[in-house]
Amino acid sequence: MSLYCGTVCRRKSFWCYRLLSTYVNKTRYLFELKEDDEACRKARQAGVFYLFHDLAPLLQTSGRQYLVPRLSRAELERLLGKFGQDSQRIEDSVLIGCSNEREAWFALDLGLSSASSIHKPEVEAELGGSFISLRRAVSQLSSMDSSLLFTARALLRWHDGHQFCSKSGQPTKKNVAGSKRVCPSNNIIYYPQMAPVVITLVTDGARCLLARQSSFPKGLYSALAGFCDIGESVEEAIRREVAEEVGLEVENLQYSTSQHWPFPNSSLMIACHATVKPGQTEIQVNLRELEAAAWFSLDEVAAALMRKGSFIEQQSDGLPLLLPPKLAVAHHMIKTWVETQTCSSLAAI
Ligand SMILES: NC(=O)c1ccc[n+]([C@@H]2O[C@H](COP(=O)([O-])OP(=O)(O)OC[C@H]3O[C@@H](n4cnc5c(N)ncnc54)[C@H](O)[C@@H]3O)[C@@H](O)[C@H]2O)c1
Ligand SMILES: [Mg+2]
Repeated sequence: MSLYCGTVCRRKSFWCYRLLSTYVNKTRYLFELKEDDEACRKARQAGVFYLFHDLAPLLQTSGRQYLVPRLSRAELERLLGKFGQDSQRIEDSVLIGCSNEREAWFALDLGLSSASSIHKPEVEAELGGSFISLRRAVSQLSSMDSSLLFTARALLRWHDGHQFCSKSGQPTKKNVAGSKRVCPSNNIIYYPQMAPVVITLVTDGARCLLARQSSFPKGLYSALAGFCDIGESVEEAIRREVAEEVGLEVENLQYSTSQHWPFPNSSLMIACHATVKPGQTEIQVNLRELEAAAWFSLDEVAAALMRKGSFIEQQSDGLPLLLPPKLAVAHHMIKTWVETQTCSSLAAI
């Protein structure tokens, strides 16, 4: 049973953790660490650290998968000392989560601050791993690790780009957890930002519409995506993006799921399915946004979903269509569409 005992237990800590479910307990603990600098500093003493260098996480290879090493506070201090860095550097770390047992997890970038950047190859040799671009590594990470590293990358990047107040020009100061920055001269608080992006899988009943940008790897097609404009609802953004990119009008919008996507900046991907208006299937590609767009049959998409291995391996097997990696929300939407189509065609037999 999960109970919240409110103000009665708000003495030493914010909440009486004993009575809460594991999930609520964890959530409340993270909330406390974000709000209370002293509690977060204490948690950081006993916490563990994920290391980055210029936003690339430290990873270790294990077969076809990547493992994500973590350092204890003592190990991190030893490492910093070995490379002539003060343990003060740990102040730059940001809180990215915690375990069920309330072990706090932090991320620290050793490469972003050019004044005190640590030489990458030496750290890699010392720790027996490599700093690998998260985008490149994403298909070889577990979903738990990738979600944690997505958060870490987004937060570290946001802090790096918000060192100064945009009104006063003065340096801003991060709170201990890194959940905000404050300008000491005017008390403006800056919170980490994400841009809402709509991503839509359009169908005409039998086929789905996929598109590619010239920057995509050869053969890769994805669902239509676009940033929401100021003042738009999700529905309006979907209709506009589809019209802008492929010249079609959509209806029957259905929310599917959402995902935080850290490349290149933090986006909140809001995934929806939609159908074209009856009789309207002729695509007119906006070449300023896309290189190509096309309708794909269930068989073509199902065959592409079955393909295994990295992009490079898939490109060499000669089939024309490549789909986004499993961790991308576009992959999830395409898979859901294939499953729904397959079920409805089986039901029709
Ligand atoms: N996770 C996934 O499955 C998945 C799939 C497709 C796209 N995406 C992501 O969705 C995002 C948007 O897709 P898109 O590139 O097709 O968008 P888009 O169609 O809106 O085109 C991008 C252009 O929009 C403009 N723009 C407007 N607001 C912007 C903002 N806040 N930030 C950056 N540019 C802005 C810029 O001119 C930019 O060149 C990309 O960052 C991409 O990485 C994720
Ligand atoms: Mg787009």
